[in-house]
Amino acid sequence: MFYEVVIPAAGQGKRMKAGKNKLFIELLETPIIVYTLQVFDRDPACKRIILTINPDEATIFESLIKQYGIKKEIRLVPGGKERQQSVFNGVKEIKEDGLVLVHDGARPFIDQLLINRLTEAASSHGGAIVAVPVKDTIKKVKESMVIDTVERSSLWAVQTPQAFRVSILKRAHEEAEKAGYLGTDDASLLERVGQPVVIIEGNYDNIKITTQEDLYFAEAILHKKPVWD
Ligand SMILES: Nc1ccn([C@@H]2O[C@H](COP(=O)(O)OP(=O)(O)OP(=O)(O)O)[C@@H](O)[C@H]2O)c(=O)n1
Ligand SMILES: C[C@](O)(CO)[C@H](O)COP(=O)(O)O
Repeated sequence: MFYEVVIPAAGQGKRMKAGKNKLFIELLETPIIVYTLQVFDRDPACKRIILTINPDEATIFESLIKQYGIKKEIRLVPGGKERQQSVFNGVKEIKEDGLVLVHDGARPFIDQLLINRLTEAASSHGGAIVAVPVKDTIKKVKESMVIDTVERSSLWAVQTPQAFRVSILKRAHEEAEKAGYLGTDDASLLERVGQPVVIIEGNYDNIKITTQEDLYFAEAILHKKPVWD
């Protein structure tokens, strides 16, 4: 199933506290964003990569693309203040009403087979997202006091990629922008306009590199060998 991918990469990495865009941090001597780009560069179903960036970092992205020999067509688009605006800027670049994947630049460990399952699901349902069942007990808390324990059996931790029919995602972003709604993922924008979103069970190692300890987990994932097959 052919698709175009929007990769938001215009964040500042405030929680990482590295003093620079965390996507340029190296894991085993390769920048995080390069791992992410390589997955889509190698996927024959990916027609084009739309990378939303901070224009001040354009020369860094351009030189990484050259240095690591990324061959796929890549369009660099200015990002926005929030992730949602960066994604919307990228989606506006797509003219055909095919499939679009949205995938965080900060999730370098996405699995190719999962992308195939996700695009198939999105072509039948309009929206499909990767998620894993929550393993911890989740509590609602106010001013350090527990208010409630949320029933875990229906909780899923949502990741990217998220795949959509382009026209559905565009409309959901337009409606959200009109209403001043900011979601933490793109599927939430479909949910608020009543569009179905199906879950595809993913992998716990598809982490988003957010804080400093994630760098240790990421290197462990890069070194991992299956214990049981
Ligand atoms: N205005 C923004 C904010 C985020 N992102 C991208 O969205 C992805 C997920 O965001 P997050 O992990 O929150 O990254 P940052 O915004 O960089 O981190 P922080 O919130 O800690 O500043 C990242 O690939 C990030 O570059 C973006 O394109 N535009
Ligand atoms: C979209 C996302 O990856 C789903 O887990 C995540 O919400 C994006 O990161 P943020 O930290 O919420 O901006």
